[in-house]
Amino acid sequence: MAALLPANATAHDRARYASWTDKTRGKDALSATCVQCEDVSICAVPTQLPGVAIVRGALSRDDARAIRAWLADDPAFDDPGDIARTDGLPRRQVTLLRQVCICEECFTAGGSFAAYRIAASPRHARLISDIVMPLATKLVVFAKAKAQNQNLSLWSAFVRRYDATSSRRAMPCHADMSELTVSVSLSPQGSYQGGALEFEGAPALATGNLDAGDAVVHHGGAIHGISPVTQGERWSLVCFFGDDSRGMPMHVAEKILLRM
Ligand SMILES: O=C(O)CCC(=O)C(=O)O
Ligand SMILES: [Fe+2]
Repeated sequence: MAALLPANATAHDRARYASWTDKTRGKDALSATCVQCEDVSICAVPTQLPGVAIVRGALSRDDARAIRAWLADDPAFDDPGDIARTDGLPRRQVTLLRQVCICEECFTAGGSFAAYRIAASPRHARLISDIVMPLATKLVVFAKAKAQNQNLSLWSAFVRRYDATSSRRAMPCHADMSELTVSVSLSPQGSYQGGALEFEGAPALATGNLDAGDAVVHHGGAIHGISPVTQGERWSLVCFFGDDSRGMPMHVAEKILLRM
């Protein structure tokens, strides 16, 4: 664990990171409450083992570069929001698309969802129409087959930027508010260190092996997180696919039922 943390990691970083990297403690450790911020991880009850797949070249390298260029100076990236609620999330992120329910119940189930903001604007319209939607059209076919669910559609898409110098370099372990997630790497291979997309049960899967445009596809209930970026910056385009006929993702619904 220590090897993945930068020397300047705060005690808070260490506590959060320890809570999800200590795999010897099993799943209970993942639902531990952080002693400092009292935030409870949203990943308490995983219902499926992660099914993880890699799609090479989901996006062209030019498109990946275009997204970075479009958003590099986006003011939304610089707004840290409510720090108490964005704990663990990368400091810089832009939500491009958001169609999921944010009623009180879903919101509570989603936990750190509060950190997400709708940033879609005319500035982003071209990015959405030229890149995100064609990509989603392509990926949804794959997503339907992978999830064995024909009702999937793109629910939200956001661009994340983690950087070694930011106060938020990592993402703690969590499950997604999706049935299926596609996380597209936007950074060229070797342009950053750390920043591995890790799954419980498959910790060796590192995004360091991915080039810009390569995607990782996984079940939304799979427990995963991003280890701290220790050098450079890591960009990703994350697409959440959900089931319109069902609303709340299955793994979240199961989690709520189990708590009752
Ligand atoms: O940045 C990534 O590749 C994945 C981030 C993630 O897990 C999420 O946004 O839910
Ligand atoms: Fe995630």
